[in-house]
Amino acid sequence: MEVTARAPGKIILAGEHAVVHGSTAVAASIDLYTYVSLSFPPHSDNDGMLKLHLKDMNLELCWPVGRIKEVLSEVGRQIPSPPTSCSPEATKLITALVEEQNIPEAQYSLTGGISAFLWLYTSIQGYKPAKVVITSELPLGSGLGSSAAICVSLSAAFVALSDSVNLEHSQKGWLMFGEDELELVNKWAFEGEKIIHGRPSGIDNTVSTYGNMIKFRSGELTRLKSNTSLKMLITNTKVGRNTKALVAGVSERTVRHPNSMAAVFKAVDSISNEVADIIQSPSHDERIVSEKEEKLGELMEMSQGLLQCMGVSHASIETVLRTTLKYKLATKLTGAGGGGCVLTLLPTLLSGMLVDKVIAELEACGFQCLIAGIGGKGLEISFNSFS
Ligand SMILES: Nc1ncnc2c1ncn2[C@@H]1O[C@H](COP(=O)(O)OP(=O)(O)OP(=O)(O)O)[C@@H](O)[C@H]1O
Ligand SMILES: C[C@@](O)(CCO)CC(=O)[O-]
Ligand SMILES: [Mg+2]
Repeated sequence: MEVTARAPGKIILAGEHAVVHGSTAVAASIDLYTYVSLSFPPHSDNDGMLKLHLKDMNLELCWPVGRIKEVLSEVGRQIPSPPTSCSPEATKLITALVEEQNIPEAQYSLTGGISAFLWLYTSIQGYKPAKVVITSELPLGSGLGSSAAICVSLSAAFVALSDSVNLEHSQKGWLMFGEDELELVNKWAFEGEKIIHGRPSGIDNTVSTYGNMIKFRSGELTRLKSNTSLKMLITNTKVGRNTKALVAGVSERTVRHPNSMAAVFKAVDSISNEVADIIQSPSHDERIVSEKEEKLGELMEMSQGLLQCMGVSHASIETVLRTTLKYKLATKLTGAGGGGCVLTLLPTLLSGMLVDKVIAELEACGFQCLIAGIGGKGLEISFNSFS
């Protein structure tokens, strides 16, 4: 028996960073996924190993489960356990297990994801030998929620084959979890995000789990009933960055300027609520659609200005802004910023020829453009009984 879970990436329309400090944010899933397959070896092949294959990176890791048990039993926890944070002590032990694998320096940024894997697997499945294979359509560390998508799909695969849920394994095709399982997976994924991000708000794992468009504030999810079909150009500046460091940088700025930053976060909160209202308002005819797009564009420009205030823009992002402004198009960064991906609103009436021109100009700067489907399904799982 094998299970595959797939979880989508996301874009943030308004509210990144401020959401970590209690403001409202609006996010939508995109149709690019991370896939995690989990299988247990048949008795005859049981070599007592936990294997992790990061296919895109051509990286295969392997631990004797006895070794993992020996190291992690020091933290003395209940297994399987309900969603629990990885304590600093457990983090140290997991880091040691990851370091034993001699990961090449060029792939060292993957250690966050690998640590999250070890914590989630051992907490949900215990010390059973297994094989886990991961592939992703998302660029890593680029603002499209790759860390959340891996945490959601890992948690889902582990939960799907755990004794705590009772699922019919003979069903074919992609299936959706029930509400209770979604909540459980989302909680586990949040614990994984903490290992990768340090201080996540929970918006990325929540939108990856539930899909569609959501409003999110202080851990509270509101599903938006979208009346607006949005088309966004996503430009990947290909400038690498790390969400943990950027989130920590905004917190440090908040400590230095508490009152000014509180005003910035309040402004972001208003913008996010306005964005959510516009998305949910009716779109009767072409004129109203254009008015809504104009307002959303303006709010995106305001968001970008405030993200600049928080210190998370980047020269590459400013280049995208300048380029799209020539075509009177609104642009903002998405996710943690500092490079990574940038969103440009493509109004419905914009001609295909003009879109091609903007893309050609951005790609001439060395960026990579894509148009993803927005607001689709969240987490899904699929069983494969080959043995
Ligand atoms: N497919 C994957 N395989 C292994 N590790 C992964 C994978 N996807 C994400 N990660 C882990 O997540 C890290 C990237 O997460 P990070 O939060 O910095 O960026 P992001 O999630 O892509 O962007 P944002 O948080 O701004 O949306 C990687 O460095 C790696 O540790
Ligand atoms: C930067 C941030 O707000 C969004 C990253 O996609 C971090 C978070 O909310 O966890
Ligand atoms: Mg992330």
